[in-house]
Amino acid sequence: MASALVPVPDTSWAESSLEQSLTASTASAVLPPARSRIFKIIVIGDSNVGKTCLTYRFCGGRFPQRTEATIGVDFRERTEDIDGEKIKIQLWDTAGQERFRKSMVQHYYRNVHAVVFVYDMTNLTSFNNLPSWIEECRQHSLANGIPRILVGNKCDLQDDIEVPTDLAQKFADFHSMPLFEASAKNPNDSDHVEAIFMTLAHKLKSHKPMMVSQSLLDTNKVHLVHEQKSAMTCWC
Ligand SMILES: Nc1nc2c(ncn2[C@@H]2O[C@H](COP(=O)(O)OP(=O)(O)OP(=O)(O)O)[C@@H](O)[C@H]2O)c(=O)[nH]1
Repeated sequence: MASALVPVPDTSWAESSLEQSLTASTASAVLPPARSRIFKIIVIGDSNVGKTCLTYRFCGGRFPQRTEATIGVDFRERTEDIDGEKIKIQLWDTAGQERFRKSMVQHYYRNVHAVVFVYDMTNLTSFNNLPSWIEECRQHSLANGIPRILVGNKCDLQDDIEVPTDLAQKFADFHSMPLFEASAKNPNDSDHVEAIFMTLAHKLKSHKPMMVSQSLLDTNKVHLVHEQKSAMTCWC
């Protein structure tokens, strides 16, 4: 979906978390404060590989009828309750076209918890360009320390496949990334898209990512606390 969107953090959920924490604190001194966490996942790859459709499928629950080239970054999110904890999964859908990446600012690369590299299984060029996307991430200090996954999209177009699975798997192994082949379009594969992002969220949750809301008992404000993650190498 086209638009250069500047994400505005929605803190309403954090406020309700604060309320819960305050209620909990009066109800029982032994209960730990309610926590919520945000995971910022950046989705990157050539234009037209289906980044917008994948993020839309996960956050919007369907395949968009029509998409336009993304300008800068689009931002989608979904909140899930994972093991009793509120997890907000933010997907940052970046522009694949060079001219539209100019409006991406350094800020977008900050506090990223995971990177999803996407190629189009029916377009060998999009696969061959992956090293330049990996390099771009490296230049923005998104190196091997954070989880990275590789997604081959459009697996529904079986007759047009140009990137064989074994080739993609070798590339993924070389870069220590898990590989997923998926389709944002085919409803039968939508569970797979769901599973990819939920798996990533579970993996992030089991580590120590950014912790966002804490109950603050003596002020009415919710502070955003950014904890530095401990280095993660590979989670596959
Ligand atoms: N058959 C099929 N088509 C898809 C799939 N995902 C996306 N498409 C189509 O591929 C085209 C590009 O999809 P987008 O999601 O806009 O691609 P993008 O990577 O976000 O492109 P940029 O915004 O330019 O970076 C659109 O025509 C989609 O309908 C898929 O899983 N299967």
